[in-house]
Amino acid sequence: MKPVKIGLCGLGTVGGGTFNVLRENAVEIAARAQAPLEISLVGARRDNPLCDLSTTRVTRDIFDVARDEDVDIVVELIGGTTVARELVETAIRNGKHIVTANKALIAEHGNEIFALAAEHGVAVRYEAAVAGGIPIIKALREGLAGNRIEWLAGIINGTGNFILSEMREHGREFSDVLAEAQALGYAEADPTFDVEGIDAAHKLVILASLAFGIPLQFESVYTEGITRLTPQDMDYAEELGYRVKHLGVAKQSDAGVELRVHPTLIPKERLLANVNGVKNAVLVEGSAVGPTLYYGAGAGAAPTASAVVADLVDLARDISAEQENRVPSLSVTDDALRDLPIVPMADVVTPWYLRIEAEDKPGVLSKVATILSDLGISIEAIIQKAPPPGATRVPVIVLTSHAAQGKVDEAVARMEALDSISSSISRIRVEELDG
Ligand SMILES: NC(=O)c1ccc[n+]([C@@H]2O[C@H](COP(=O)([O-])OP(=O)(O)OC[C@H]3O[C@@H](n4cnc5c(N)ncnc54)[C@H](O)[C@@H]3O)[C@@H](O)[C@H]2O)c1
Ligand SMILES: N[C@@H](CCO)C(=O)O
Ligand code: NA
Repeated sequence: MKPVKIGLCGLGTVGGGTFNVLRENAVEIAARAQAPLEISLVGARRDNPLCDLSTTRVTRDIFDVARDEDVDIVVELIGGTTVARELVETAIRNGKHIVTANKALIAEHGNEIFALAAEHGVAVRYEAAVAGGIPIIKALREGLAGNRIEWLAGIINGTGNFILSEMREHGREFSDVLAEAQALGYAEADPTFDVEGIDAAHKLVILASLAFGIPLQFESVYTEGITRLTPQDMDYAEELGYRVKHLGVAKQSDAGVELRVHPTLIPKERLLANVNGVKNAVLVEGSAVGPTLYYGAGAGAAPTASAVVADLVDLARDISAEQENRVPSLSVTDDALRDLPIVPMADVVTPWYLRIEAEDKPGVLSKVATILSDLGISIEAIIQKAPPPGATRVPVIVLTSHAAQGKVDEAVARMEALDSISSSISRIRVEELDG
């Protein structure tokens, strides 16, 4: 059997993991790919002590890989959107197929990259870009192809979920857990991408495109990270029967598509509420199948390599097929993509958790209730805590029924304008996730 020749660019966490998984599982991989997958050339700034490169050709210039005559598939694992984009486009122009783990690149430049690949008759695969080792791209693109996807909701950033889990379970400091996630190779080169929700937004936009057949539109995602969550809010949520998780949510309705990434209260008994550490999970509601859940490691060397190698096996099988006989990059061909409106956040309806710091005197609760009821927002639950020692204000926690964000914004502005209420009401959306 003629080997399929791979050019590996980047030998960091994921590149090193991919190199080793290809070596360690070579027999199984060759049987499945119906050809040996041979690492023909590695492009890396420096060697990785975890990889034995003694029998491998290595170049310090990754563009050598994109142009190498011997290479069939270029694997881009350097990250970022500038050099990585140039590398991928150069490789495509040289007739190479592409495998990448780079969600920023696909989310921000995927439309152009897929078009260029189609023009040159090559394929681009990116399973590792979303939810690490979980085969969620393949599930949406192929396994669920018979469904209209109604909505999906996922914990899609391993670093953020690791931080929230450690804070809740062990009372650890945010910065301390983030440093550990970086040391373990989970975090992005710029970890603000993880904690400010940007990485999750990159992933959500990819999932939404596959689910709804719409072009990639990263700029349309509402993005909120986990940096403003407080241990108090996590504790009060628990008391009310919820857990705080950072979710990416995409929903399709008559009004259009909701694309949003933010912290969320989830009922404690839901499976997603119990996904901890670096694990990711994506819940997908299909019209025919109902809810399905995909769970596994969302980051790390070997789990991410598992997804990169799966793409390589798929491509090895597909390599001799004509472009039109391959699975399209975004599940449907370009001309079948739909132009659906994005629902403005002011119109997005969810229940809300509000933490209001109020003066401990009569009449304040009734003012809160009046403001909410004037705007047609009902109260599902309300708890008033004892004031912390020495504090002049008491936390009042309100759970509302379903309310549009625009109404809640107005209610919060009216409450914050009162002298008896402090000017920073904490608010978190609630997702019941009853699929
Ligand atoms: N770490 C994870 O768990 C994980 C999971 C899924 C996806 N990803 C994605 O995989 C990609 C790689 O992430 P990583 O965690 O392996 O990063 P990393 O920093 O560990 O590795 C990147 C490597 O690329 C090399 N590199 C960068 N620019 C280069 C250049 N111009 N020439 C040669 N080498 C260059 C760096 O020296 C480094 O060794 C990113 O797109 C990331 O978003 C990472
Ligand atoms: N930094 C990412 C890597 C996986 O995409 C995460 O923590 O989820
Ligand atoms: Na994946």
